[in-house]
Amino acid sequence: MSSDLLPPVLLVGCGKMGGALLHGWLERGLSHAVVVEPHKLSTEAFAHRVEVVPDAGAIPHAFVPEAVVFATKPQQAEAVLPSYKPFARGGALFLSIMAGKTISGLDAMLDGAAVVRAMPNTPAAIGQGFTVACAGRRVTAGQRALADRLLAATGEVAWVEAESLIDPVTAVSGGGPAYVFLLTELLERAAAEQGVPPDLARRMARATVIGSGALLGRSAEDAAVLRQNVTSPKGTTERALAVLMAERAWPALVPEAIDAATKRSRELAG
Ligand SMILES: NC(=O)C1=CN([C@@H]2O[C@H](COP(=O)(O)OP(=O)(O)OC[C@H]3O[C@@H](n4cnc5c(N)ncnc54)[C@H](O)[C@@H]3O)[C@@H](O)[C@H]2O)C=CC1
Ligand SMILES: O=C(O)[C@@H]1CCC=N1
Repeated sequence: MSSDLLPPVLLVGCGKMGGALLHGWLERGLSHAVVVEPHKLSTEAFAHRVEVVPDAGAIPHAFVPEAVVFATKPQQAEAVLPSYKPFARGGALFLSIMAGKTISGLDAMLDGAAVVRAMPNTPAAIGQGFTVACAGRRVTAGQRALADRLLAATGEVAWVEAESLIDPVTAVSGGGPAYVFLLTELLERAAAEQGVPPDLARRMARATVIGSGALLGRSAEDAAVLRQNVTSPKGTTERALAVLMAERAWPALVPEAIDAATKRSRELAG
């Protein structure tokens, strides 16, 4: 077995985000994974590359994961987590990606285990994710390095000391892909409303978002400069931006949306 492979992982919940992480790990090279997932996996390819079991009781006794990753809904945490307490005895790290669920709350459900709370996003599936993580006080340097390795296998990772930052992180980078996809949908719809044939509207909207993201990724310029580069004085973009950047439009709506999501993350703690 190559030492480059990621260590054995037990993934609890393989829906959209758990599936995205698993996809990223498999692409990167994973030694062994067991997935606890009561429903049929949406991506058939996984089923041939990992061991899927319907509940904690069906995990093979010989399987010793180095990390147990919780990717079920936050509302299910209390019902699901306690079954995994025994893995703490083997020194496993518990890594939660559940929105809102605090380290102290997770600690209580797991009887004081080593917990890392992280907030990834779905581009993790193609190695282009962004995760912000926070380590609980029982996490050893080795366990933190393991969490970093797993998360870095799916994209960029940042660590914060203040756990409270994970709530706005959830709102911005956790949910962020949804806002970009919404913009894509709206551009496509607006183009079609202007008479652009639906196929072309779809291609145009997608290519514009993909190309802009790639340009942003390769450029050292601020986003504001890249925006200004498109905006000719007295031109067409200027007219559109006058609508979008009006006081009550995006400059008010984006912070309001992020505030609503941040508050929801805090509510989910309870
Ligand atoms: N979807 C996203 O972009 C992101 C989601 N998250 C977090 O990831 C978690 C999962 O979210 P999604 O993947 O969107 O939801 P999802 O509903 O797609 O996935 C949850 C999965 O858990 C499974 N499940 C239900 N009961 C279970 C049990 N007892 N044991 C094991 N698995 C069980 C479900 O069958 C489902 O496949 C949430 O806590 C969410 O806050 C975090 C970052 C981004
Ligand atoms: O919407 C949610 O609650 C999760 C957390 C961030 C993205 N999806």
